[in-house]
Amino acid sequence: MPSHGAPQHAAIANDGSSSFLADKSAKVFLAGHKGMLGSAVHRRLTALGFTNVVGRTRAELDLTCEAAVRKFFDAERPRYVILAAGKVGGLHASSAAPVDFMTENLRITTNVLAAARLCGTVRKLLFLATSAVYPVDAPQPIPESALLAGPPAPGNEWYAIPKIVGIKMCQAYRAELGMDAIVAAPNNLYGPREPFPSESSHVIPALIRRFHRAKAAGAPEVAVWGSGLQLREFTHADDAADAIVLLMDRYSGAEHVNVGSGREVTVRELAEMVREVVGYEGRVVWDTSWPDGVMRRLLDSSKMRAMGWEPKVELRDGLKKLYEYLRGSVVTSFKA
Ligand SMILES: NC(=O)C1=CN([C@@H]2O[C@H](COP(=O)(O)OP(=O)(O)OC[C@H]3O[C@@H](n4cnc5c(N)ncnc54)[C@H](OP(=O)(O)O)[C@@H]3O)[C@@H](O)[C@H]2O)C=CC1
Ligand SMILES: C[C@H]1O[C@H](OP(=O)(O)OP(=O)(O)OC[C@H]2O[C@@H](n3cnc4c(=O)[nH]c(N)nc43)[C@H](O)[C@@H]2O)[C@@H](O)[C@@H](O)C1=O
Repeated sequence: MPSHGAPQHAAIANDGSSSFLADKSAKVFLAGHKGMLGSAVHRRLTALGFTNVVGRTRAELDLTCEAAVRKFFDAERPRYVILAAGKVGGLHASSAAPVDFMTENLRITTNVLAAARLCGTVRKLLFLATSAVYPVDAPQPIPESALLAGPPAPGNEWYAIPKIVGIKMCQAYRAELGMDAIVAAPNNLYGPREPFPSESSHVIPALIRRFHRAKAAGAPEVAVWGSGLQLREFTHADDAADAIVLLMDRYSGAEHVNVGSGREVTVRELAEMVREVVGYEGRVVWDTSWPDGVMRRLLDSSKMRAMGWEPKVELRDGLKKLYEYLRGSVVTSFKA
């Protein structure tokens, strides 16, 4: 509820009359619908019978452009918004381009929230944060309450701080304007995505690509970054998409919600799995000139699980499906 003062232009369409899943003909703006997570959400919404999901590629609508975003919202007047667009990349990507990571992600968040407020039709909005928002020394598994208990990992702040701002912006819109703005904070995700993997991808697509190329070239060894001892919790994008739909339907709180499978592996175990899935028979060598990043980042996802969410995709099965998908692609760079 608004805490004080009448906002000049706000008209938050939150009459509480129907749940998300009972409103399948309503217009849903799915920002980032061609991305890895956005396309998984798109598949899920389509399978559930949503008939009016609207998406725009970056070429069609650059969300960093305030005027274009306003115009789009005023024309489309969506009832629901899922904000899965953003500048995203693996460990090295954000430290290599800190200005773009900060500027683009901050602009996308402020533009979409402002336009959603001003168009007056949005009943609910979900923003995607990330586990990278947590302090580098957070307790494990990391509860939602660890947010802002300390600084994020060095090198990760360019990506993490705009995400922290996003969480706080959603809380501000809720507190002052009554907007039902909610936030999901997933851990490392993987799944099919176009365009295809590059050296700046997250670890899973990067390793599939590297092992596949080494196999095709008959290379005797493959280098993997870091010590291999670092732990990560991987969640398939399809499972994360289920969590997002559940949150859209059942959650209306100010606090963000962790989304993690609960299954941790070391990067060494991951690399071995990828090697087996790809069928590469050479050696794995550890290139410690590359950073490990945080050594551990396991989420406490009990809040999400209490809503009935249960991740279904086992890592090895998810890796096999992803490799099949990538091999079936027509992109020559992947086919090596
Ligand atoms: N991948 C992960 O491990 C995790 C992701 N997240 C969050 O989930 C969300 C989705 O991530 P993911 O699916 O992996 O990312 P992807 O990079 O796969 O997808 C992001 C999408 O956003 C679009 N986009 C980027 N910039 C703009 C822009 N200026 N205007 C319009 N569209 C834009 C991209 O379009 P285009 O390709 O045309 O640029 C792309 O479709 C992000 O907010 C990310 O921070 C959170 C935790 C973990
Ligand atoms: C949830 C959060 O996840 C991201 O953080 P990250 O966990 O560091 O992501 P990553 O996939 O790049 O690395 C995972 C681990 O894997 C190791 N590693 C080995 N070899 C390669 C390799 O070849 N490439 C990459 N990228 N990593 C490698 C690497 O050293 C690291 O220890 C954020 O960027 C952000 O996107 C986000 O939201």
